Amino acid sequence: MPSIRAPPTKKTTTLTVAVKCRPLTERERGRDIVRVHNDQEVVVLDPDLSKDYLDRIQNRTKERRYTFDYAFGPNSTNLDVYQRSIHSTISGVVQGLNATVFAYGSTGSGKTYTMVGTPDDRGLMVLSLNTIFDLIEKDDSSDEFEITCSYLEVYNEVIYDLLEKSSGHLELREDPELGIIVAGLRSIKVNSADKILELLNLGNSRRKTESTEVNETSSRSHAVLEISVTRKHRRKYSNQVIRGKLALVDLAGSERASETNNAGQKLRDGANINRSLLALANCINALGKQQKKGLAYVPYRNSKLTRILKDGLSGNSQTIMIATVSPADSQYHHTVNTLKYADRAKEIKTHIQKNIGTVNAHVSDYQRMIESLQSEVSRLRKELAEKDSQLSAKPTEKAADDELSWLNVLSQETSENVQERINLQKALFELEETNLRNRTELQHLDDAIAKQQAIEKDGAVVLALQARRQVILDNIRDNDELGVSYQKEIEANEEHRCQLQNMIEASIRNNGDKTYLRILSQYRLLGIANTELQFEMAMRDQIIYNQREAHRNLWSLIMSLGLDEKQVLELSAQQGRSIEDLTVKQPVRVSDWSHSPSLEYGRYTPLSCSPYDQSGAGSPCIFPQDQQFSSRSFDFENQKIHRAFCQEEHHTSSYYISHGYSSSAHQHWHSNQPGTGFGSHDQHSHGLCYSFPQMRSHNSPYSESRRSTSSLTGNSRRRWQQQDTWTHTNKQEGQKNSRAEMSSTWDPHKGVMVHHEEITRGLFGYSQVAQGSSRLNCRQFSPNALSLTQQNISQMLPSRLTSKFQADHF
Ligand SMILES: Nc1ncnc2c1ncn2[C@@H]1O[C@H](COP(=O)(O)OP(=O)(O)OP(=O)(O)O)[C@@H](O)[C@H]1O
Repeated sequence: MPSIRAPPTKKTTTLTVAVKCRPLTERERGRDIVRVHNDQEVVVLDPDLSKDYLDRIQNRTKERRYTFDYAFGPNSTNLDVYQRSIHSTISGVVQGLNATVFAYGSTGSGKTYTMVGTPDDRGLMVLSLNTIFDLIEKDDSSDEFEITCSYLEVYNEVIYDLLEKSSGHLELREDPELGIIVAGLRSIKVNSADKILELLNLGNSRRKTESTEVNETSSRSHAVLEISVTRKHRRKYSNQVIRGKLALVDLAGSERASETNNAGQKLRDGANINRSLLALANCINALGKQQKKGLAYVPYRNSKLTRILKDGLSGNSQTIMIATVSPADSQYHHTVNTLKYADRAKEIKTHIQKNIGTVNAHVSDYQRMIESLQSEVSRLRKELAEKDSQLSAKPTEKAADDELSWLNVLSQETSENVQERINLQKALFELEETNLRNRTELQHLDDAIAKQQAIEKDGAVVLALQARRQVILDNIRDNDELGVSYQKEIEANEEHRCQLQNMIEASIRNNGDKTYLRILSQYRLLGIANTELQFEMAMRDQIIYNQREAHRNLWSLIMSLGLDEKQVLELSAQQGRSIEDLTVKQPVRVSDWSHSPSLEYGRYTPLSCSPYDQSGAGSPCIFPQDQQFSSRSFDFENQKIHRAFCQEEHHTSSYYISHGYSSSAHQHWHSNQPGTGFGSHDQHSHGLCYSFPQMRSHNSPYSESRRSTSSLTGNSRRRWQQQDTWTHTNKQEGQKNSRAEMSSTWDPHKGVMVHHEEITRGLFGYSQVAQGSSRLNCRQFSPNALSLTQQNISQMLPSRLTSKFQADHF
């Protein structure tokens, strides 16, 4: 967007602060302690009712009093807030002024309610938009208006475009003319309030929300809706252009971990939210001080949020802060804290000036932008060249002292390289998971279309199903394309890794104190390998979790057919199969699996039938009576547990990541060799091989290939197939009623799981032999296994239930 130079006249103004206290919610059964007087004064009563008169006159009470520009009690609507405190500012946007409105308050205090609202009490975003369009409609000049809108969220310090279906990470750029801009953010031209509302709803549906202890739909991200209004004068001899900008911000809520009971990802989200809100609070503090004591450093750069809000906090903007509070006594500390910052924010000064330019300026602005972008490109090129020369500089030319710092640089780069690869693999993994779901839905849709066409060819239902099918197909295609680009990035990342490794080797070869350097580098690289391993473990846990979910669903299906546990047991007895009852005998937590003796070799061995179920209500295990059983049993927590083959076992034990990293790591750790960890592939067998797979000597033929099956042709495809056969001939094939054999191998070159599946006889007696490998992630087995088992369930059911089951689930 071209910038428009503003005229020199500036008007200094202070931040407008309005406080809004929401009503008590049903969850809060406490006392209401917030009072609003004279539309400006807010009193927070002492939550402790035991304080007496003496306490009060001796000022030992915790009661607090504040005065703001506006204050609204629990009976005020969003419209009241809008009309009194915001409406006039919004009119300025159509006249070329900038405005920022942001809601600030603790979690559950009513920020989203105020900004977005409900159909009955529309929020400030909606009301502001309506005003903008009303004013434009009523404008009787011949001026031409153009309105554009963008909507972003900052989640865990990453910016996403809420108007993009699957937005990537966006970056902030500092433009000398335009200030902070979000590179790549979509700005959509709109010509009606309805269109913006549609976009707003779409964006809101994509926003990250979670249910927390305090708020059922807590926003986990900060959302910024920006409306830009450009007005071109059409008068003769006038080529003036003015542009106003309105930013509407719904911040995520600050919270105390102890109050929300959050754990895992939610806790991490909370920590990030708190960090960025703290950064905002620090900026408010510094800006408040600046007005009182002269210049103070304002730490805008501490978070993406404060960088985005920079203009609204100190630049060219009329800014309104809506501080939202809860009236509940349990929220006393949050309320006082919010009001404290709101009180400081009153001191913040901004300046406002019209953004006026000419159409000529418009063109010259573009010119300036191009120039500034060109200079940025040349700066980046220069940096790149410097980096390249650093990387290609020969370590031999460096002094011995430099060698260490050179190694530091290299290990830092290696660590970044690994982090990048992990991120790429994560993204690829998620993408493939989405496509897996898409493909399953496609399969169901095809079945449904075929059935429906038999009843009514080209009827409305068939058309609707076909339309949905097209959407799914498009999604699959888009995701596949994206997947290919991720693959390419992974390959580039691998290449970079090889370069780094070669440089490390060269550096060590050319240095006198080789042993020391070797140990040092080895130590660092093992740290990196550890990070990788943690990622793989997380992935493996996810896979296992999904398999269990499928299993659990299966049991829900059986139960939903009206069969109780006893009936299931009887049916399985009729089929000549053993079945375990629903009561879990030995629940084992996922974390407990780390005690498994097999784990150090990279295998997961579940020790009971329902390891995931901590509640004690796990799934039963069924197996054919004529099935071969392993005689192995494990001593787990001093209890001998028989290793029964159950469906869960097929899904858990089979999905280990037998990538060989761990076994080689194991050997590495136990090896007495000083470690030629940086040697080349054919010289060295283990060492740091799981950080540097290209150094590894593999037993598995899969490691020989770096190409995906889809890219193989002719001989190479045959070779790949032979490799598959290799796996199978190494297993005992064709055993009637033997258990399912599935394994997945981590292909480090491709960053994908390679699967080997050999199911001869599994739960409910299903049979299938599937050979080959796949570069899809292992979750693709989940729907497969489910549908196979569905068939076999229906075979087991009495005829009266079979048709119902088939109608419901096929
Ligand atoms: N003025 C109001 N009138 C009625 N209910 C309200 C009002 N303000 C908020 N609420 C209710 O309070 C609850 C929390 O509100 P909301 O989700 O807006 O909080 P929040 O500050 O955005 O929370 P978070 O920061 O966790 O996203 C919701 O159930 C909402 O409907």
